[in-house]
Parts: sequence; structure tokens; C-alpha cells
Amino acid sequence: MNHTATWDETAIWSGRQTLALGRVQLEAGETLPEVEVAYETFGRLNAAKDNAVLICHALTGDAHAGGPTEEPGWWQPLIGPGKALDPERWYIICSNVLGGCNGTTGPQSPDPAQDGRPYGSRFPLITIRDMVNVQRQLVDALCIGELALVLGGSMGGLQVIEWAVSYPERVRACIPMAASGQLSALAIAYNEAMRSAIESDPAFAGGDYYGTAGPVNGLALARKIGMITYRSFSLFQSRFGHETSAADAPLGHTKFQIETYLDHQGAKLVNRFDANSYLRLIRAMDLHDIGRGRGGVEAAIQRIQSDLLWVGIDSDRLYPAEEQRAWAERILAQGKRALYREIASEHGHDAFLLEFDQINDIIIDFVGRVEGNTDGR
Ligand SMILES: CC(=O)SCCNC(=O)CCNC(=O)[C@H](O)C(C)(C)COP(=O)(O)OP(=O)(O)OC[C@H]1O[C@@H](n2cnc3c(N)ncnc32)[C@H](O)[C@@H]1OP(=O)(O)O
Ligand SMILES: N[C@@H](CCO)C(=O)O
Repeated sequence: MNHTATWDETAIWSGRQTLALGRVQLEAGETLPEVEVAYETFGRLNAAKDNAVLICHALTGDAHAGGPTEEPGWWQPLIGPGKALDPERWYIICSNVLGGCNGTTGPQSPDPAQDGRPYGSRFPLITIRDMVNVQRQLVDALCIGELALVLGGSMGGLQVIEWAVSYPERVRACIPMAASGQLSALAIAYNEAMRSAIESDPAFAGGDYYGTAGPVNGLALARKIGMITYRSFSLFQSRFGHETSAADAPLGHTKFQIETYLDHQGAKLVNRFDANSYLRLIRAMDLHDIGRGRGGVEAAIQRIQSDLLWVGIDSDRLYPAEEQRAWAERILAQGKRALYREIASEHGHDAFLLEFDQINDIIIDFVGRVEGNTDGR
């Protein structure tokens, strides 16, 4: 899909920027000596510096949420005049996460301690808190004190709630979507299956595969597993049902449409993502727990100062709607300003990347409530 600009994006889009942060201390104890963060911005920071919005991306996303490029950004339809993320009003920032493979320091990056060879297996364990710490340093460098809004889905949503707890005085409003405050056993289980798929590929070579094709089969299999969790029963059923690629093929050569679809999705990811990054990011998700080191989840929730809107998806099998509602209620029960909204969709978990009309309306409504100083309940 190509993207045709319908407004003058170029004038207010930063393009890909990179900021050198230097040494970054990680939650698990190690340090990364030379961290760089890749980011893109839309709009202008106003004189009061109170119009900054931070978008946090999901597992295989990147800093390109939108922009006047041939390849559309992953939240392109939400960004534009009159849209929820209107660059004429907001200064919108999106950065690639720590550990990623799209510009920010990750396992593919040169390791200064190894003559600039890629980190590979030596890239340290990172957490969602580390990702948020790097974003906070970027926000500092952009001279922003308080963020008007922090939002994102899935792994992006984990970052959003971590922001609200780690830096409560710096978040005015936040919207975690299809996320959690502590990763569920089911989500860890799928991550474990994906991890096994990558690590059991002989081409993984313990993570030191750069210079070779790498664990393409393992990464493709991991994506297939992931895709099954990102979509719903009814979507798969209505799109693929029991259809095969060739109706007259002998039974022993049957290939179902859902099988070729998963093959395609696996192959597509291998072309744009690094297996080591995939492993580091899913481990960071597993370890996500806003209560760690803070006296538990309830004590962590007590730290939140922002208005919060938790968004669930009715067909999400990975972060089920009942879990999403429960997180909103748990935060509300601590006396916080928390709302819950649900996206109605056949798309499953990935609806936060697809149901743009609903997401647009949900954001606009929430921002209006926050600005109207309603109590948000
Ligand atoms: C390429 C990039 O850089 S993407 C931008 C960065 N990535 C992100 O931000 C990650 C978030 N994005 C995503 O996860 C995805 O892009 C989503 C969820 C938004 C959309 O997923 P998609 O894969 O585009 O949608 P969908 O499930 O409809 O699959 C369509 C693809 O399956 C193919 N397909 C559909 N049915 C079949 C089938 N039976 N057999 C084989 N292939 C099939 C289509 O031809 C299409 O292929 P294409 O993507 O090469 O054009
Ligand atoms: N499908 C999205 C969401 C996964 O949680 C991605 O690949 O990033």
C-alpha cells in the first residue's frame, strides 16, 4: 500500500532523526555504553511546551508512525489535520525502542567492546522500564517537561502504563491499549513458544549469526505463532475458512489458505526484522510488571497521577477484553482517574493497528474529557 500525502506533511515532519544518549544504565544491572535512539516528530513544540504527545510502538513497529513517505506509517490514518493526532496542535514524537532493529541501539548495533562487531548474543537483557527510560532521556533532550499524552498498543501499551508509573509527574494523560500492568501467563506462554522456534533453529548459532542468513526459519515460525494470537477465530474463519490453494490437489498435497497466509506472514517479517531483537523484546514483555521493586502492583498504581483511558478489544485473544477491563477497574479502585473503552472488531489483538475510525474517536473523546476537567470516570 502506497501512501499519498493529502496535506503538507513535509513541512512539519522531522524525518528520521537519531540522538546519541551515551551510557545507559539498565534495570538488570548492566550498562550500554553508547546508546542511540531513532525517532520522528510531527508538528511543533509550542512556547508553553505543553503540547507533546508520545506514541509507543508495538513489537515489530518502529518510529515511523506516519509521514510523507511512500511507505505509510503504522498509525498514519490517526495523524493529520482534524485527526486525533493533529500536528497543527500537537508535537508528536515516536521513537524506535531500545533493543529494536530500526535505528535505536539493539543487538545488531556495533558493540564498542568488540571492535564494533554487532552485539549479537552479548546484547544485554532489557526491560520495558529500560525502553521507557530511553524515551524519557529523548523527551528530556527535546526540552519537554510534561507529556500531554502517552499512548500505544500491545508492547506500546506496556510502555504507556510504565510511563505513568515511572514518571507520574511527567504524564498528563495516557492511553494503554490491548496491554497490561503485568504480563499474563498466556502471553508469556506464546512468547516462550516463539522463543523456542527461534532458538531451536540451527542457524541461530546462539545469537551470533550476523554475516549469515540467520535463523530465518525460526523467526518465520515465531511470526506464524504470533499471527495466530493477533487475529480472531471469526476473522480467520471468514477470510480463509477451509479453503485450499488448489481445489484439485491430491489430499496429500492439500495446502490451506490459512497455511499459505501464515507462510507469507512469516516470510514478510524475516525481511524486516532481526531475530535477536525479537527475542530481547519478547523477554522484556515477559518481565513487564509495574509492581516490581515498588511494593507490588497496587502500590505502583498509587503512583499514577495522569488521567488514564484503558482500551480493550472485544475479539482480542492475547490480551482479552475481560483482562483489559479488569486493569481499568483495578486502577479506578485505587482512586485514580481511569476510564475503560472497548473497540468492537473482528480483527482480534491487531485491531489497535487497524480500527482507525474507532481509535480516532476514542482518543478525541478522551482528550476532550481531560481538557474539560471532568473527573474522567
Ligand atoms: C512493512 C512495514 O514496514 S510495516 C510497518 C512496521 N510494522 C509495524 O508497525 C507492525 C505493525 N503492523 C502489523 O502488524 C501489520 O502490518 C498489520 C497488522 C497492521 C496489518 O497486517 P497485514 O499483514 O498487512 O494484513 P493482513 O493480515 O490483511 O495480510 C495481508 C497480506 O497477506 C497476504 N495474504 C492474504 N491471504 C493470503 C493467503 N491465503 N495466502 C498468502 N498470502 C495471503 C496478502 O497478499 C497481503 O500480503 P502483503 O502484505 O505482502 O501485501
Ligand atoms: N502485530 C503487531 C502487534 C503485536 O503485538 C506487531 O507486529 O507489532
